[in-house]
Amino acid sequence: MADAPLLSARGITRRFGGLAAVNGVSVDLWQGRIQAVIGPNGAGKSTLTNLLSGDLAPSGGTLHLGGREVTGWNAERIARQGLGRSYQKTNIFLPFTVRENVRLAAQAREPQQPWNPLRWWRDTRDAHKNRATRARWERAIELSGLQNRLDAVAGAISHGEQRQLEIAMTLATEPRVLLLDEPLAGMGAAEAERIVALLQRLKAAHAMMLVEHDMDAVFVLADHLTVMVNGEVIAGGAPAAVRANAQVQAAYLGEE
Ligand SMILES: Nc1ncnc2c1ncn2[C@@H]1O[C@H](COP(=O)(O)OP(=O)(O)OP(=O)(O)O)[C@@H](O)[C@H]1O
Repeated sequence: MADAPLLSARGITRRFGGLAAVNGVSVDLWQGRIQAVIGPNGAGKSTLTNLLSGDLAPSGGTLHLGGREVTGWNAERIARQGLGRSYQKTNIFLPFTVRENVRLAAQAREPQQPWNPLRWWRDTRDAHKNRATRARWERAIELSGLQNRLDAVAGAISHGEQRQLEIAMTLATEPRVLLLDEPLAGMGAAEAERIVALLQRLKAAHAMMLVEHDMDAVFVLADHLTVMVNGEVIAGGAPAAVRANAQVQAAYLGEE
């Protein structure tokens, strides 16, 4: 394991008018570890994810990514700094094939270059860039286990495969930090098992934060568990210790 977290949030806060949706939360994400965040509806889990990805600007606190302060950066800049996220609401283009979706995600990472009059140079650069992009999307498809579904239309594959595709699209930008918002939502047991195996495969090379309601998966996957209620962290630590915490049982797990 690395000797410093890849992502570190300190006292991160987001207010919506009078409501502190996330209030002074600190999170460290380490390569080779999965950090799960659980909590009842409205606890602030999605808002926290949006703060870490730059989709929302914090009202307070600091954010570091890869050793660099990125507080207040927008989502695109943070993504270029090595963060990838999946969304609860899917980003997939349903009429396109699996391959096209992942290729587009890989291309989206390319910085848009201004027109260059030195055409030979641009062609050389483009050929080089295209090879790099291709290597990225091919690797993302392989990692996510979708090699046999390359030419399938995204709208026609199963719900579980669509979630795999969404993870492949996230991986196509080669992030070191992965934020996954309910990757198991709406899945049957067999599909959930496939995604759990995928996340276990991705763990060594990434720092991961997983927001998930499926407690079986959380306890299989998580190295560290954070429990949020009303925008605040009420408990954090090894999953077994957190499960035994009376406050957590009363606030959340007891409701299951
Ligand atoms: N854009 C917004 N404007 C105003 N209030 C918001 C906004 N986004 C979230 N909230 C409020 O912030 C609180 C936390 O919401 P959030 O969606 O982060 O919770 P959550 O833990 O992700 O819930 P769920 O499990 O249902 O997704 C809620 O009270 C919600 O109504």
